[in-house]
Amino acid sequence: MASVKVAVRVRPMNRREKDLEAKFIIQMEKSKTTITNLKIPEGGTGDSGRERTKTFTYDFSFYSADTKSPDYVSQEMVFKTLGTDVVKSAFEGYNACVFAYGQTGSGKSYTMMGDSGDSGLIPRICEGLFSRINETTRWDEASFRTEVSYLEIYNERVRDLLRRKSSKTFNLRVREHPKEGPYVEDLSKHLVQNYGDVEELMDAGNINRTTAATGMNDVSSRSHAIFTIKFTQAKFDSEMPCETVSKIHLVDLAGSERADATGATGVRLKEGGNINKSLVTLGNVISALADLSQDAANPLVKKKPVFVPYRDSVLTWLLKDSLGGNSKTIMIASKNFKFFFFSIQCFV
Ligand SMILES: Nc1ncnc2c1ncn2[C@@H]1O[C@H](COP(=O)(O)OP(=O)(O)OP(=O)(O)O)[C@@H](O)[C@H]1O
Repeated sequence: MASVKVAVRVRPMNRREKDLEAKFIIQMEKSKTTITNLKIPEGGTGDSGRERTKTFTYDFSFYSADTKSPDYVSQEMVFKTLGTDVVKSAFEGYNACVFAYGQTGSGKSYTMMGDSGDSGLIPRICEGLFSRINETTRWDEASFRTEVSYLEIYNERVRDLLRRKSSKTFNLRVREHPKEGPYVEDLSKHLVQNYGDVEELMDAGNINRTTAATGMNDVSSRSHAIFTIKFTQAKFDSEMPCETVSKIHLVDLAGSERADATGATGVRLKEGGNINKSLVTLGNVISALADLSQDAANPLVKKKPVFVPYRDSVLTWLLKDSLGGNSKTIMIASKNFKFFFFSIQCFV
């Protein structure tokens, strides 16, 4: 698995979009996604020479807008394309991180968690992990310890979604261990033995997540949620005992909405400000990391110092180890229908 992969997914039209008579403006072919700006006439150009269509190439373009289409990409296909690699990487000792990024209502939570009838990447990755653990332990090749934690970052504050009633759950502190990197002080960690244990925790955490109705989604997640699996393998390598620890962060980011599009005011507007601030920091961190990797690829070019602003948001600080270093990262950008042109956000 390459160290960073980017996928984009388009969901079916919802009632609101149908009522607004929204037009379908996205075409997908293999890894290419084309967006049409309907404001620009066919054969013409828009302001400052903008073209009517723009094509972007990603590692994967998932067409999930119409279940009847032969190109339809199901939850299972998304897992087979992206999730199986995450499981494989964890067994190979890599950290892995999957982000879902997109505007509110574009399908991030559906891709990550899914719904009751059709589970998303997080449950499928956990199931895949346990089915491989069961296979390996059957042959006595290794022993495993799996721990789960689940938190949300709401208005730049960390909250434990798997709280025990007696413990402190709000406003937990992020600290940095000299060897193990950033961590959340007092975050509860739960030892799990099988997929059923994980499912129980996931359901409990999802109930605790901060959601609200916005102008664009009736059940909008107002926080970034990070579901983390810490996976330790103990085995014998050339008759010597060894232990590998990998972390999988599965991140459902809060919606990257524009205030004018959602009509947000008051509390929702403040939330939106904090959400967008941390998403901008995420973009800045990724672009600084891209500059660093370009510098590394061109050793003869004079390097300017690159500062990676991990500490500018709680999200990037906590995921520091998963954004750079020994980690495989997947970014899934979700798209919703629009009847005007908008730019695709791409993190490579
Ligand atoms: N691929 C899909 N197929 C079918 N329905 C989908 C798909 N993606 C999203 N939906 C539906 O669209 C609605 C909005 O999706 P979802 O809640 O996942 O958006 P979101 O991006 O997480 O929004 P927010 O940032 O506001 O939490 C939900 O009702 C969901 O079931």
